[in-house]
Amino acid sequence: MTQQPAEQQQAQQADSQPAAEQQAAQAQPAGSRPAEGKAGQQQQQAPTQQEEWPTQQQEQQKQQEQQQAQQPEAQQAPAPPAKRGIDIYREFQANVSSCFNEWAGLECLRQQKDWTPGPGQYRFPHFAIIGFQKCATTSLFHHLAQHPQVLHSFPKEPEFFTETCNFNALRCNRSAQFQYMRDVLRFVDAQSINFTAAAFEGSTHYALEGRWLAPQMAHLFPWLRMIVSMREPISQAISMVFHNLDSNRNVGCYQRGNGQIYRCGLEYLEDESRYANWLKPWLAAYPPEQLYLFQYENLTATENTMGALRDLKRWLGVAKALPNDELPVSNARHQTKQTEGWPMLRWQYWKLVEKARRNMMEVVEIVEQYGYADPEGWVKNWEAWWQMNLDERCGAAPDSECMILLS
Ligand SMILES: Nc1ncnc2c1ncn2[C@@H]1O[C@H](COP(=O)(O)OS(=O)(=O)O)[C@@H](OP(=O)(O)O)[C@H]1O
Repeated sequence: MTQQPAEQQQAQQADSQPAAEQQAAQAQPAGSRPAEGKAGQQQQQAPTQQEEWPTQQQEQQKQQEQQQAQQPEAQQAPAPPAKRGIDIYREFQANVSSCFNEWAGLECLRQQKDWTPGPGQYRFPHFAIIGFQKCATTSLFHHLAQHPQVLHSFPKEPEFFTETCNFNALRCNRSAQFQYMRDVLRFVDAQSINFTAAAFEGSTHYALEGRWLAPQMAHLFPWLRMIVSMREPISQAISMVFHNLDSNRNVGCYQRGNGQIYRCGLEYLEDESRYANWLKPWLAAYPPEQLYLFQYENLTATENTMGALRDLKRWLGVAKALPNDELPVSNARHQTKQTEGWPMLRWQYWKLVEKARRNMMEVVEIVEQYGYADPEGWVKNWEAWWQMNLDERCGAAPDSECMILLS
């Protein structure tokens, strides 16, 4: 047997929660506990085992006592013996394993909603990074993939529900469903460790497809936790265009704008970078505590990364200090290419800022309503970025040149 490093064992003992999945599902209301990240970016938290969660046995015993108290003495039947943690663990393992065949499909996995994971077990899959594109999702994927209590998909972005199933996951053919379980989500690997790792995938197109996809996924995986990263909208829009141009894709807005980024900025800000519109169907299909919304700029600012990552891992129900506190830089362009910035006129940037500000206020309303983060901190981060570009990267006159930097 391989020996775990002492630090890893310690962190797992301290942080991994028995029935981590169960506990996570009962996340406390926002503000109930201070988060570790920057004060301005707090997220809902699930308490650790050592804090206020009763153990499974305590909960069962309490339920039995309550039932007995409600019955007249004569009718009281002897209570069945409470299930031990190890029995729940084995039962969950056996039940989930029964879904691993070509005929069972994802509907079989759906039954997990009625099955209780044992100590340290997670439902399969446990979570997904669903968006948005160009918001450091690859870096986050790689960070989480190294975690000993996490099992990453192959590939990062299978786009199973969108591309493989052709927009109808519920009718997707059985062999494709089986392949998704086996090859993408790595069922056999999860089973070999008795479902004690949180399986996930990271298809960033899912976020944009919530209108049809969210109800289907909520039907199949109602327990699923979803991670959503959002970047300052002008930067996200330009980064998307940059990405498409680099991949030799035909970027219509770029052609229409005669090779100027301004036109694309306008079009994206009305569509893909209007995050709130895309979030609403997810919030309609899933309880808000199953979504984790955060700001890219908070995650990627060096001084906040450790806290932001720990908050997220705590919410996922995995040891927060593992595998480390570092976010790699994956899939990067803006630090190495076009470092001189993107040319446009001041009035044009100002117009983009107005649209981006509207998009921001729509997001902030959601952030505030569901207590995902501190709305003021959110506004401050993006406003500061716009101001920096206006003050330091543009001339003063409305038609003076700017060289816009991405966040
Ligand atoms: N740690 C860290 N710090 C700062 N910025 C970071 C970091 N990790 C990723 N990034 C930036 O995130 C952009 C890539 O995002 P994604 O991986 O989500 O892109 S993709 O949608 O999967 O293609 C990409 O942005 P652009 O450079 O503008 O393209 C990366 O530079």
